[in-house]
Formats: sequence, structure tokens, C-alpha cells
Amino acid sequence: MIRLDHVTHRYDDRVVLDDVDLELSERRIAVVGANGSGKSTFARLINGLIVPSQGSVTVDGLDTATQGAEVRRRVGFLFTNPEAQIIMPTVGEDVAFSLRRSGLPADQVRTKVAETLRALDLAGLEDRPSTHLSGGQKQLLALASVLVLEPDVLVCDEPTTLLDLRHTRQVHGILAALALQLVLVTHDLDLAADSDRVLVFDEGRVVADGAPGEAIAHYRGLVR
Ligand SMILES: Nc1ncnc2c1ncn2[C@@H]1O[C@H](COP(=O)(O)OP(=O)(O)OP(=O)(O)O)[C@@H](O)[C@H]1O
Repeated sequence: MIRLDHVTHRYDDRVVLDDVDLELSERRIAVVGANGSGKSTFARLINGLIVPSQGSVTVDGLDTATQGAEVRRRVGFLFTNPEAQIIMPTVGEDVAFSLRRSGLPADQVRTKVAETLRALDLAGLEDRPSTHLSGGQKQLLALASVLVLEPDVLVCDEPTTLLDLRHTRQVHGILAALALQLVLVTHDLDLAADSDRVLVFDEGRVVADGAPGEAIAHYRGLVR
């Protein structure tokens, strides 16, 4: 359960999230809204990349402000641009790097890395330099490096914005099949429609919250 208790966030003096109060327990939650409406700030609050100026954010009762490391063990985060999170020179090393503090022996790390790459259509690419991957493959690698840690929650901030249609569909399919709680910030309303609950942000507030049909219709109404 993700809980935002009267969360306000400011950058300097500017309020970008204004008294957001939510309990999120659905498996697939989509977040839509105009540029600058506060979606990324909201996403980053969930895993403690940002802590709120006022109010609190908890994940399974763990407070992001005081138990950030524990929260981040449960909550994986996928950025729009995979370059922001690919660290190691080769595909296999990058996924294995996520497990560096797992205490697992090397052979188990290798097995987990291979299994995760297989699940993301990157089988056999362990030794491929990360820089040689296509943009779509890079996003799959970034996702592999998050999923190998088996998070309970995955927060994705516009994960398909930089991808072509084929890779967008591929990432959608993979995200839809994951057995975890997914919070997906997206401008892709087809993708948002395929969720259990949609939050619509506008100027730092949640202005609609509910079933996809209703919430997306509200969002469309805002931009008319
Ligand atoms: N680190 C920061 N310092 C100052 N202001 C910021 C910072 N990050 C975001 N902002 C501002 O906060 C507001 C909300 O930004 P945020 O990125 O959360 O919106 P968004 O809905 O995700 O937008 P987009 O759809 O364009 O990604 C924007 O006006 C943005 O300029």
C-alpha cells in the first residue's frame, strides 16, 4: 500500500504538489496530466528520490523520509531515458551490478541475470556493450536491472516516450504481465486506459481519480 498523507511539495518557494492525499492499493495505476502538472515529482516521492516538503509518503508503512533505503528495496524506478540508469559497460555487468549487495554467490547472480534478460527479450546479450544497444533495447536493459531486484512496486516515469511503436508495444506487454504493483506516469492514453485506476494531475493537484474511462475523459476535457 502506497500512502500520501496531505503531501505538498515545493521547489524553492513554488508549490508543485498541493495537498495530495491518496491511498494506492490497486495493481495498475496510471498517472496522466499536462506537462509540468507534477507527475514526475509525484513518482519520485514514491520511492523517496524526493521527500515531501509537508506531509508524508509511506510504502507498506515505511516512511520515505526516514526509511528511504528500505523503501527503495521495495520500490523500483524506471526513468524515461535509460541512459540515466545504465551504469556498466556490458549488458550482463549492468544487471549484475544491481545484485552487488545481494550476498548471492557468483553462479546464482549469473543465473538470475540470464533469467531476467531472457524475460526481457535480451537473452544471450550478456557480453554486448550497453552502448551498442538500440534505444528500445536500452530501455529493456534498464528495466532488467530494476526487475532483477524483484521489487514489490515499480514506478515508471514515461518509460516509452523515447521508444518507437514496436518497442513501446513490447514494453507495454512486459509491464502488463508483471506480477507487482505498477505506477505508470504516461502521456500514452491507450496505455493509461489499460489500468485499474487513473489519476489525473493538473497544476499540482489530483483533479480526477477513478476508473480509466471516466478519468481519461476528464483529462481530455481539461485540454479542450
Ligand atoms: N528539480 C527541480 N527544481 C525546480 N523546479 C522543478 C524541479 N523539478 C521539477 N520542477 C518544476 O516542478 C513542476 C512540476 O514538474 P514535474 O516534472 O513534476 O511535472 P510533470 O507533470 O512530470 O511534467 P512533464 O509531463 O513535462 O514531465 C514544473 O513546473 C517543473 O518545472
